[in-house]
Amino acid sequence: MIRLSKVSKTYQTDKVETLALKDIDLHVEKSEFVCIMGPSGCGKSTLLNLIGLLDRPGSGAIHVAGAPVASYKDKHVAKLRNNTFGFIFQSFHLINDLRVIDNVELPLLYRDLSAKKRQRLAREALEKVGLGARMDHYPNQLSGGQQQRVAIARAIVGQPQVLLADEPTGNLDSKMGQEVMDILLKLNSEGTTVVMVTHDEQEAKLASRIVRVFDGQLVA
Ligand SMILES: Nc1ncnc2c1ncn2[C@@H]1O[C@H](COP(=O)(O)OP(=O)(O)OP(=O)(O)O)[C@@H](O)[C@H]1O
Repeated sequence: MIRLSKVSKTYQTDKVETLALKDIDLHVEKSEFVCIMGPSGCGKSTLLNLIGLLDRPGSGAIHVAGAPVASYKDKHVAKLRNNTFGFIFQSFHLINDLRVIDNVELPLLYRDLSAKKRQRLAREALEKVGLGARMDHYPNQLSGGQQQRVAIARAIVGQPQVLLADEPTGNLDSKMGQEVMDILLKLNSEGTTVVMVTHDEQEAKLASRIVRVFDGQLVA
């Protein structure tokens, strides 16, 4: 599904050059649930951003469903990203001035769909995460766990093949965190590939595979 070959990434700022990832070889198969773990600053978010085509590597190759991304123009990469991936972040990144259903609908605005179809898909995504009754609420009227479930609904509304989650339970207490994990596991059992960054060993044990990063490199 996703293949990284000898991928490296360096960040350049005025004074410092940071080698964030070095020679990463990683293959994520369809329908896997992969957890990425490692100490703070080791390169986990950088790795997730490269997998999700939010950033380009300095060197090496990335293939998504066989497509050689390096040779694609930015516009083509954006289309591939929007059609393939759904993103979930630690801080939910919801828009507080929009109703829950309108937040979930947002990724569909880039697709050629009628307003009616967009609303139907958003409703279905919210029902899938158990929030069918909260569609007309605003994000700040919901608990943190519910807000993260809205963010999951937004991530799945376009029916992506792959969900990328960067510490999705990091801001939640253990009960709400478990609810979010249960939803991710259910989506995975239905065929969605999941790649998740976590610091939590208990959560990682639920994954089909743990990938450990140390100092920008994968360790066995
Ligand atoms: N935009 C950037 N500009 C410069 N350096 C960066 C940038 N993003 C990340 N880095 C550096 O790259 C390295 C890897 O960062 P990254 O965020 O991928 O680590 P992480 O493992 O996700 O950390 P954490 O667990 O603390 O979130 C770090 O040394 C970080 O300071």
